[in-house]
Amino acid sequence: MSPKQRKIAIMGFRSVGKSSLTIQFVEGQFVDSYDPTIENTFTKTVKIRGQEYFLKLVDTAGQDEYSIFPQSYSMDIHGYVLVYSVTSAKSFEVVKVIYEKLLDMTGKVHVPIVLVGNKVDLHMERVISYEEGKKTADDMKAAFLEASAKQNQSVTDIFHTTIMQIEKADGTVQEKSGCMVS
Ligand SMILES: Nc1nc2c(ncn2[C@@H]2O[C@H](COP(=O)(O)OP(=O)(O)OP(=O)(O)O)[C@@H](O)[C@H]2O)c(=O)[nH]1
Repeated sequence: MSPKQRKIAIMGFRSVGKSSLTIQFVEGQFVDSYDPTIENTFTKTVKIRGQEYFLKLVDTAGQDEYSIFPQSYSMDIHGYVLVYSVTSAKSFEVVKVIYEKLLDMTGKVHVPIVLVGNKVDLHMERVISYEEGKKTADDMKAAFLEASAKQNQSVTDIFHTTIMQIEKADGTVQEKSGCMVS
């Protein structure tokens, strides 16, 4: 089977860890310093269930509720990772606004999305519970994961789940077979 090319955009409020999650996945390292992103594209090849995927990961600039949704992110993207920080109520609100804009821009009823609550290692600073995140993901018909880029928790899962969401939307994977990734 020839590799499938898939393009995934990572979106969310500023400083939620979009770059950190992407760099942890692609390079296997965590950088503690904060350097705001304009836009970066990373590539990585992964194999899931015997199928090779050539991934293009677009690490986008942080958005807020007033940002105009960039038109370029509504086309030519197969799936979305929407990130908030479990330590920031604002970032949780922003991710919902981004979701609404995303539906508006793509004009699709269903878009492959993985909602990610990042920075779960900051236990004392958590303000968004797992249940709140899960409920919002259900409302978005999205998959849901809590993660830590710092501790490399669930990071690989995020991207594998996104691929499975894309495949599901394509009808390649049956709904019932779930998101089991080997
Ligand atoms: N404790 C902790 N800190 C994190 C985690 N992920 C990211 N950070 C820190 O949060 C800050 C912002 O991380 P970035 O990855 O640059 O965030 P971003 O969403 O790409 O930011 P923008 O480019 O401004 O949109 C950095 O200081 C990171 O080190 C995490 O899982 N745990």
